[in-house]
Amino acid sequence: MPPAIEIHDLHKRYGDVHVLRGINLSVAPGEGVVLLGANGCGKSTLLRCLNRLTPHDGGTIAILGTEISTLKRAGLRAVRHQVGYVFQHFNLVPNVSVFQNVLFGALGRNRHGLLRTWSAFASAEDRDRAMTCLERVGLAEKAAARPSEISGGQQQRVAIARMLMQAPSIVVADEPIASLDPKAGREVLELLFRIVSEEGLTVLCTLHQLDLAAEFGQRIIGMKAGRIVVDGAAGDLPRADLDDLYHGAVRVDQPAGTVTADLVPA
Ligand SMILES: Nc1ncnc2c1ncn2[C@@H]1O[C@H](COP(=O)(O)OP(=O)(O)OP(=O)(O)O)[C@@H](O)[C@H]1O
Repeated sequence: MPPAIEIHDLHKRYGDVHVLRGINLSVAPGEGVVLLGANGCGKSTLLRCLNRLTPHDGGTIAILGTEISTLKRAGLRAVRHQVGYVFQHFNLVPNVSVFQNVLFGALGRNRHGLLRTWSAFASAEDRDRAMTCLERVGLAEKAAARPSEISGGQQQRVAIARMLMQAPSIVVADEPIASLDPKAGREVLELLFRIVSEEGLTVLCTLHQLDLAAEFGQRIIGMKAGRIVVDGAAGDLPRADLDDLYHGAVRVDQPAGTVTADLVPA
């Protein structure tokens, strides 16, 4: 079986800012990886390159053995179907129900696109699946609610149900608990990592809490100024190596020689 994610010498620039500076990374199917790094070190850019939401400038990215740089529309759609995203701000559609938001997860799978993901036109199978996904995240009773009528933690659980509906092989979670209080954040992480483990999915999740990274990640990858500088089993990495990710020249848009205020998260 090919690696879930295989990256060689990846580079990305925004104008003069060299954001990704030669990333090499291989993630095995089923691996649970937490990505750490200070604000502005390039984490989100790396995650967005994985399905060409952001096109890269150099190097290669293979998703489940498929090199994505040269894919045409149908091939790219197939890869995007394999990679489910969970975002910091949930990205739910505000004016429709929670149930409808979960149904939208089937968008990439339906030949008839958007129309067949509207509740009134969806197949009985998709409607049943959407309800099962909501049950998996403990929110079946909120199916008819609008996103604004439920808490932030519940909204993120809906986003996880939508991701489940998509049925991806790889889950990319970009600071999924950054908008939540500590209790809701922990509950969301427990749910996300439990579901990922039950489904045998690969996960790449950015966090800012070192303790949670060590608790939930099997493997921790640390980035600093556009490069991977830490990579190891969660239990084996010295705390000092993780703390160091937040000290000194961490940002990619920082002129050489300047030093940011040290920022060590909890
Ligand atoms: N679309 C864009 N256009 C121009 N510059 C961008 C764009 N996206 C990101 N950048 C810049 O790239 C650099 C890295 O940003 P990125 O969001 O990847 O970092 P990050 O580690 O995810 O930070 P954070 O934790 O704050 O989200 C920053 O200087 C940012 O301003």
